[in-house]
Amino acid sequence: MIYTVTFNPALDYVVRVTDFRLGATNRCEREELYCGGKGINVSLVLHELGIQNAALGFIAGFTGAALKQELDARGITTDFILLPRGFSRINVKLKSGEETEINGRGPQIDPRSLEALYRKLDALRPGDTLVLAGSIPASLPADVYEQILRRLSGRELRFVVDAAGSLLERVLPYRPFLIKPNHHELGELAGTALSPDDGERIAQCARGLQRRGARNVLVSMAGFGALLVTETGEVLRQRAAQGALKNSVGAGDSMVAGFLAGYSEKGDYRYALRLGTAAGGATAFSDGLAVRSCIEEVLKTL
Ligand SMILES: Nc1ncnc2c1ncn2[C@@H]1O[C@H](COP(=O)(O)OP(=O)(O)OP(=O)(O)O)[C@@H](O)[C@H]1O
Ligand SMILES: O=P(O)(O)OC[C@@]1(O)O[C@H](CO)[C@@H](O)[C@@H]1O
Repeated sequence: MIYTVTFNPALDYVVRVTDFRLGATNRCEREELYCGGKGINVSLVLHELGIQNAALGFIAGFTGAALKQELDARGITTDFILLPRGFSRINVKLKSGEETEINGRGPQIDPRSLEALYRKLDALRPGDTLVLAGSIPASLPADVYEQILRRLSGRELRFVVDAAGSLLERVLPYRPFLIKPNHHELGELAGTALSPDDGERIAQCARGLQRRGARNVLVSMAGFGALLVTETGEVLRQRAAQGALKNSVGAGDSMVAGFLAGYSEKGDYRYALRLGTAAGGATAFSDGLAVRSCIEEVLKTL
């Protein structure tokens, strides 16, 4: 069973404005509202690909209730903790030529609610996969992902972490099965700027994270594809799918879901990388997260 954890779920409010003007009243051409937050996106795409999973995390207020209601309606299994105060954030995604994002801070997670999550995670069984994805609210310590992995280490769980900076860095000693930095995040960790056309340096930096504990390092590079350094030492490269970019929000999460679905289907890293790339591309070419038929169509082109 796969469990995703989203500490800071969101409603993603996507607005399209032709000529956005700062300081003026802008009217949008289109607006959409999606369930969001990285772990929730992973759950949605896994579900789309027919992989059973449950979405865990924290919700609050009427926005949190709306999130849960929508996820229930879409058949996603959820087991959220309802926070006593505040509201789940609304993240604004402004599309006007370029994409601009304003991500909310999110509600405070009190110690008792955090402990409630830990108790749910204690019930995971050997062979289960735990996906920790996205940022954490400012009220939490930066070592919270590390605390979770430390608590659960030795339990034969498969850890997947999609986060940036020290949140990611601190989990490396706990041997995560998969981490998925994009090339900018990888560069930040390695203390150097990385360009997608410098495959050799990207592979070197990914190997550096393996030396620090990660088992498989999947480096995504948006329209430039992806590179996977496997635990067996192989370096696999995959070009991106070709298509018109509509939306990059959730492409990385779709890639994580596609990779996990592909790996659970065939136990083969090359196929997992292809399905991950197809899912990431399919979301980039869709208005929201990709649907299964689109992922399958894109997969045929890779
Ligand atoms: N413009 C694009 N064209 C084709 N494929 C894309 C495009 N953008 C993203 N993808 C696919 O999705 C994968 C993940 O994208 P990206 O590297 O942007 O992840 P990310 O930075 O984690 O994104 P996000 O945080 O927005 O979810 C890429 O490796 C690629 O396969
Ligand atoms: O603020 P975080 O947790 O880093 O990112 C949150 C977020 O931008 O990530 C998802 C796309 O990956 C969106 O659904 C969501 O709004």
